[in-house]
Amino acid sequence: MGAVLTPPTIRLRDLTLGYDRHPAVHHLDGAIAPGALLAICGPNGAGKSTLIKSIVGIVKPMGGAVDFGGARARETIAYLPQAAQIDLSFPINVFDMAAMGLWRDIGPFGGVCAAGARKAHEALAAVGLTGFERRQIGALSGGQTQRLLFARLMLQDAPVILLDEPFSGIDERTVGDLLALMARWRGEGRTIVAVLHDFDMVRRRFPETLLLAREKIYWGPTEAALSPDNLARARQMIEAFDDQAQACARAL
Ligand SMILES: Nc1ncnc2c1ncn2[C@@H]1O[C@H](COP(=O)(O)OP(=O)(O)OP(=O)(O)O)[C@@H](O)[C@H]1O
Repeated sequence: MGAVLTPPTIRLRDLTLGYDRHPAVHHLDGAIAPGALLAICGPNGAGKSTLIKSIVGIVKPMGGAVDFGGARARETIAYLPQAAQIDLSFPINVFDMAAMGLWRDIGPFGGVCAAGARKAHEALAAVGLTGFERRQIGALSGGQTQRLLFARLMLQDAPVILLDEPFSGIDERTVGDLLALMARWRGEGRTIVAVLHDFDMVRRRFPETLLLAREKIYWGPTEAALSPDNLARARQMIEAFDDQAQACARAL
């Protein structure tokens, strides 16, 4: 990977997000500092993916804003969506899929130059996929697919990396390899934000956690965020929530 740009502070200002006027995340304030290693946790339906998508720019705010201090999301963020959202039937091989991470260098219609091809081979080697270059992505296992997506992220070389459930359905060895890659990214000064359900892993690896249940339950040191009281409150919030509620009474 090349030199790392300093990641911007990402500020969430009174952010309200939703679909068809039904809010999914309410009035969220907070800042993700440059170089942060932040976990986003919470029950199913808490709004974690929605929040990540709003930072990427896929979900537009119903109220408030995501602010990168002047930086452009496109040039700042690499995003790993949930595995279920990736179309594995698309006819593309492993090498070409990884090389898509170079699009910022080569543009949407450019070919991969020799230096780009070398970088793509190095990234595939770093995730243990040497020898799989010509294989169609639909013929990979779940763990191999996740390794490939990490290789593509490496090539994007972005200062901010957002990961939505990067380890679901992945075996221990692959998780270990991908965690090592994340540790390397952190050492390079990148900001990493990951949606995770494995609290033990979050406690071991992530110093900071946002516990979300449609609204912020706690944002701070992981041990405090994942206290039994906070986890119980998060569960209650989700159980009590009316999924069909319209925009809340507070002005959006
Ligand atoms: N495209 C969509 N259209 C309408 N509603 C949606 C859409 N995506 C998500 N929602 C709703 O928004 C709420 C938050 O969903 P989101 O996927 O952000 O939760 P999550 O915390 O990531 O959940 P999980 O842990 O189950 O992945 C849910 O009630 C969900 O049904």
